[in-house]
Amino acid sequence: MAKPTVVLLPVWGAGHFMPMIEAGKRLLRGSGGALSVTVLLMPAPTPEAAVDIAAQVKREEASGADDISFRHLPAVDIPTVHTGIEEWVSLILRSHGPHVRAAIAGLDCPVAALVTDIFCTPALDVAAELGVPSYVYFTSGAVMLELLLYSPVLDEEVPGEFSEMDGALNIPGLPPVPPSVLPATMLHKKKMSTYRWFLETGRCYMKATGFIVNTAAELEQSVIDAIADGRCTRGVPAPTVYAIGPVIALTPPPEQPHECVRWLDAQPPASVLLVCFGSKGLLPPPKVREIAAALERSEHRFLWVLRGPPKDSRPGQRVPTDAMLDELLPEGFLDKTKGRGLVWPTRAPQKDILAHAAVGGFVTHCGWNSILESLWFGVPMLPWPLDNEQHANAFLLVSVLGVAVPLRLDRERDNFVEAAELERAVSTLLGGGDGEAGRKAREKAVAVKAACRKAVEKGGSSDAAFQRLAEEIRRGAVNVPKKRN
Ligand SMILES: O=c1ccn([C@@H]2O[C@H](COP(=O)(O)OP(=O)(O)O[C@H]3O[C@H](CO)[C@@H](O)[C@H](O)[C@H]3O)[C@@H](O)[C@H]2O)c(=O)[nH]1
Repeated sequence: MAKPTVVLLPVWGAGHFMPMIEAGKRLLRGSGGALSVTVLLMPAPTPEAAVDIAAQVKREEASGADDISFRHLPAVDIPTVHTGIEEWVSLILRSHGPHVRAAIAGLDCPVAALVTDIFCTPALDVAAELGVPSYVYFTSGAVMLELLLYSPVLDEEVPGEFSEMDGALNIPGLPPVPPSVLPATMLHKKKMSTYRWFLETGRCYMKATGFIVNTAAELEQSVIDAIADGRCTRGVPAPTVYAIGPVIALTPPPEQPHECVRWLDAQPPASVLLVCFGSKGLLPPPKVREIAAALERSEHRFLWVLRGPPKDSRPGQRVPTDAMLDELLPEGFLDKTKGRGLVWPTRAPQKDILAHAAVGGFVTHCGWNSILESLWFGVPMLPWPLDNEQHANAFLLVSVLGVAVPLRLDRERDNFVEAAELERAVSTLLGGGDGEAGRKAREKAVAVKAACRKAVEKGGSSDAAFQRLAEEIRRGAVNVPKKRN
């Protein structure tokens, strides 16, 4: 009989798709050949994303992992008016529910589990209907998971708007939390559909069999405990948390090192500041100007992945041309910083860069994958969060883990940071400014790197959680009745 399969339902996006595929591959390896993986591909939101997805799928198929197969879900009418990725995905999924159900029921092997992306909550109902164990694969950290689960409680405890609240919030397992670090959707007006979506997602999560979280107990133990003992769900035990991370797709460096890596080879150890704002890090010109001014004045070495202004401001132009770089950057910037700075105008191999001994600090938008990669290589951070749960992630880095130097930003002004503030923080982080704060962050980053690596080693906390999960999934395989197709 065909081996039981784990069905993955990822959403598109660099921070979501690849981490879930990587987790699926680990489940495959961990099952010792007892399982296969079936990835259900939702239609891409844009033609660009469709090309990216096709390339990723081709790469995975070419890598020869026979036990992973990809199936495209049929296209549905993509709504053109929506309030963001959350609503888009839930609209798509609602129309897709029957296709997901049909795809699972049509499999000619037992189904061990349905693992969905954090946004795919309607799929939890499909799993329940088919009697299949369901897991949410959490591509962010346990703090975000806790905020989602705790949001219905917080909503009742705080009668007004979070955006207008003074003081700090008491969130189990965390030091007092300033409301300004809540995820963007929680700061929306309570009557808005996005805010209601957030609360509803937290409630839906309670239907899952478990949460597979890309974190390690060593990073978020107190939060994981608060979820496990029901402190954030009014005493009702939440689904089990499996902290199996850091899950990072590491590939051997290419034979021909990337130009950025070659440039780093010529720099002294721990001397370079990496500035990179993730897969969607397209910054508007005023922010670019502040960064340039800070980098020019700070006199530190830097590698700046500058991916141009937001798409809307220049339709069709995502990669800046030389002319655009000249226009974006202050006059003479490239000449003045020649030798100590490299501006890279398109996607860069961030992991290979963070792995390089010359990198001493990272200005990051605090996407969870970037954070894990930085921790994995022991690089201290300057958090410049922009959106989603990134402010809460920054709070974890500064106030819980101590691996980052705080950067004062103005959330009211679209997370604006003044050049002088960035310059101060850079010199603190790389040395030369407030020596003590920078030294502490650097030391902590080294300690957390060791903890992360230990967690995934045989017998480590994440390895043990992964073994428990793999065993539970193996035991959970069910034959989905065809008549429910
Ligand atoms: O030039 C670049 C830019 C990015 N990356 C990689 O792209 C990924 C980016 O992932 P992440 O840091 O998580 O950023 P986003 O793609 O912006 O992440 C989305 O998904 C994350 C996980 O759910 C959330 O934490 C974020 O808020 C959300 O924006 C990382 O692996 C980076 O190494 C590169 O390799 N080169």
